[in-house]
Amino acid sequence: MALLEIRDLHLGMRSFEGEAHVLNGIHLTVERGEIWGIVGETGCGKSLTGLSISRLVSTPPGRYITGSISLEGRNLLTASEPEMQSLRGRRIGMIFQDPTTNLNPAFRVGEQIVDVALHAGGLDPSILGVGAKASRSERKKAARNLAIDMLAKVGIPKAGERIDDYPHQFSGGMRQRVLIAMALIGRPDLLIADEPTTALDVSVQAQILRLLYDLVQEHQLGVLLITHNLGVVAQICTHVAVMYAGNIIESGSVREVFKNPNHPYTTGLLASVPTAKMKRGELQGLPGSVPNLLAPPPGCRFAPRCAAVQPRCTAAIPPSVAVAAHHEVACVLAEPHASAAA
Ligand SMILES: Nc1ncnc2c1ncn2[C@@H]1O[C@H](COP(=O)(O)OP(=O)(O)OP(=O)(O)O)[C@@H](O)[C@H]1O
Repeated sequence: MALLEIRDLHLGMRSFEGEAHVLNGIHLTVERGEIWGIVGETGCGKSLTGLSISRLVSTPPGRYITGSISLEGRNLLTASEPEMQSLRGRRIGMIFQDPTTNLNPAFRVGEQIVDVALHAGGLDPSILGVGAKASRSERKKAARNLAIDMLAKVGIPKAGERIDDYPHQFSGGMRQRVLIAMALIGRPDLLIADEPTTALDVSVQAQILRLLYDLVQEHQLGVLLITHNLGVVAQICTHVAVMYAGNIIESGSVREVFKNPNHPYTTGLLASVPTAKMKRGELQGLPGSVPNLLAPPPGCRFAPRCAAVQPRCTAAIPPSVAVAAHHEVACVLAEPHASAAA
C-alpha cells in the first residue's frame, strides 16, 4: 500500500472576484523513502496541494474539495477533525517557508518544541520513551530531553543551552532547523516541506537540504518538497511533479523527467534555469503567464502559451500517459511516445 495516494483531487476557492478551480484533478503516489519535488510557476497550486493533504485549507475561502487523499489507506478527506489533529501531530510533519512567523517570539524555543514533543508523546507514548503511568513532570523531563536530542540532530550546537534561548537569539538558518526539529519530533511518515530553504543563504540552504536527505535515508519517510528551485530538485529529490495551473502535467523520476522532458512547459521551465556556463543573453524565459483560474482556458491550460499547440489541445485536457517507466506526461505530443513505450 502506498504511503500517500492522491486521486483526482479537485479544489475550488471563492474570492471577491468569483470562484476559482485551483486544483483540477491531481493524481500523485508517494512511497516511503521517496522525495518528491513539486515544482511550477507561482500560483499553480503547489502550496494548496500540500495544505489539502494536511487538510488545512480553510472553508471559506475553500469552497469544495473532492477526490481522495489516502495515507496508507486512510482517506484524509473523510477523517474527523480530531483524527486529523492527531495525524498532524504524529504521522504528517509540516515545515513552512518563513521561520520568523512560525515561531512565537514571546516564548523560549525550548517551551515551543517541548509542547510539540508532549503533544506527540500524548498521541504515542513510545515517542517520549516513558511508561503510561509516568507523572506529568517525568513526561516533561522526557520531552525536554527529546527536544535537546532533536535540536542536536538538526545541527544546533550546544543544544542543551540554546534550548532556553528566544527565537530572536537564533539566526534564520537555525530557526529553520528548529522548525525541522519540531516537524520531525513526532517521527512523521510523511513530511510536507513548503519552500523550507527559500529565505536562507545558499550555504545554509545546502546544509538543511543535506539534513533532510539524510533524515529520509535514516527514517524512510516520504517527503513532498515544494520549491521553485529546479537545482534543489536535481540535487536531493528522487521524483518530480511539474504543476501547471492546478494540474500535474509531467511527473516521474527526476533522472527520467530532467533527462527527457516531454511536456513543452517542462522544457520551458528547465530552459529558464540560469547556469554559470551560459553566455550573456542565452537564458530563455517562458513567454506569457499562468492563466487566471477564475476563467481558465478550455482543454490544456498551457495551450495559450504553447509553441506546439494543436486544435485538439483546446478540446479536452489531455490524459496523462506513461512515456517510459516512472514517467508520465499529460500532452498530446507525448501520445506517440506512449504507444511506443507500451
Ligand atoms: N485564500 C485564497 N482565496 C482565493 N484564491 C486563493 C487563495 N489561496 C490561494 N489561492 C489561489 O490558488 C492558486 C494556487 O495557489 P498556491 O498558493 O497553491 O500556489 P503556489 O503554486 O504554491 O504559488 P507560490 O509558488 O507563489 O507559492 C493561486 O492562483 C492563488 O491565487
